[in-house]
Amino acid sequence: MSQIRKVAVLGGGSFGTVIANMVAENGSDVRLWLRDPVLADEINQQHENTRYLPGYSLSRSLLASTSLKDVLSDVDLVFISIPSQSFRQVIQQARPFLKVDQMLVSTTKGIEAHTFRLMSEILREEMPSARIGVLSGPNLAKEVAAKQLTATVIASECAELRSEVQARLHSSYFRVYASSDTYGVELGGTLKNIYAIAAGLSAALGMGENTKSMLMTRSLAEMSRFAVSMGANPMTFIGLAGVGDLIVTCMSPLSRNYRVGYALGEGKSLEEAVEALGQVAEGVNTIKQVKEKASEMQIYMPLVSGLYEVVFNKAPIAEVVKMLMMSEQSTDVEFVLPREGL
Ligand SMILES: NC(=O)C1=CN([C@@H]2O[C@H](COP(=O)(O)OP(=O)(O)OC[C@H]3O[C@@H](n4cnc5c(N)ncnc54)[C@H](OP(=O)(O)O)[C@@H]3O)[C@@H](O)[C@H]2O)C=CC1
Ligand SMILES: O=C(CO)COP(=O)(O)O
Repeated sequence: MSQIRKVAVLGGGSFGTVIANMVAENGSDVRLWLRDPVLADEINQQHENTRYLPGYSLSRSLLASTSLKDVLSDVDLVFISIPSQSFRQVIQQARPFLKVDQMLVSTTKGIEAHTFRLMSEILREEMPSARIGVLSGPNLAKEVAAKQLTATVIASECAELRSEVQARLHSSYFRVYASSDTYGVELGGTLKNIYAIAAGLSAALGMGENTKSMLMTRSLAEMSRFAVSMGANPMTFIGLAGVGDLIVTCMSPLSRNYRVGYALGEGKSLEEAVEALGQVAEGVNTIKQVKEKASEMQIYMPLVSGLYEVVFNKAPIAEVVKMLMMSEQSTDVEFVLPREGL
């Protein structure tokens, strides 16, 4: 049994709360940091997070606090579940209370605007001697909270960190698989949010099952193509953090990214769709970041380009779909028949 005495989770949204609750139910001492004192009191007294996980009771041993100093004092393992746009700022706030070789695990599936940094890269820049990991996979927070059978991936170059995360989170309903491909696992969780928006859009437009299957499969091809160009291992994309997360997010209305796409398909504006959600949908920002990076690196990403036109330039969906369907015939699996081999 490991020697870890204390775990901290930064971010009291849907996923941070679920992670903290699983650690608490496994018997570890866990503190959850959030910035809303009313919600912190509610978690401590009513054992519920009514803002993000209404109706799910939380472990009585889960302690919430708005004090970073208290939450991080003497901890060994820290999970960070803060949306990408505030991630660096929160790490900078937390840094004075962290050990130099702290174990830090990001659960955030996004890209920092303007820098194209993934969260593990931000952690490396801000905490160069820390031991860093990424948790990602098909993990809809509400299903985990409901104890639906679930699996995830912990990716890190540090074997001790991988084992500690497995020990803290593994239970009869939650399996934690290990990987050393931090970048690939993180990229998979991040990129699939783009395609979940496209899937929600196509569902709202009443497209058929063939269409959904084509969309998901071509999304995987596009994700892998991008990942390979960025230096990631394409094999990671056949695992839980790649195709696994793509499937769940493209199929479930519990996904916030899917819901944004669905609202757009119903004719709502992007602003209306995001406001109605009231939670983070990382894919909206990710479309922009990936579109720019793909143009810069000349990576062929027709779905990202088409979705960008629909979401940000209000291009008529029917015209974008026609353009995608009528574009040059392509190859199925590029690693079998390269694009040039057409
Ligand atoms: N929900 C899910 O099913 C899953 C989510 N993820 C990923 O986890 C990350 C977090 O998502 P999730 O928990 O769902 O998001 P939510 O939108 O549910 O919650 C976001 C949380 O971050 C807090 N927050 C935002 N900015 C700051 C800040 N500057 N300082 C302090 N706290 C801040 C919010 O606080 P406040 O309420 O005060 O605004 C809130 O507690 C995302 O990248 C997401 O992709 C990963 C797997 C599954
Ligand atoms: O990443 C998720 C499931 O694995 C959650 O997706 P959303 O952020 O779209 O809700």
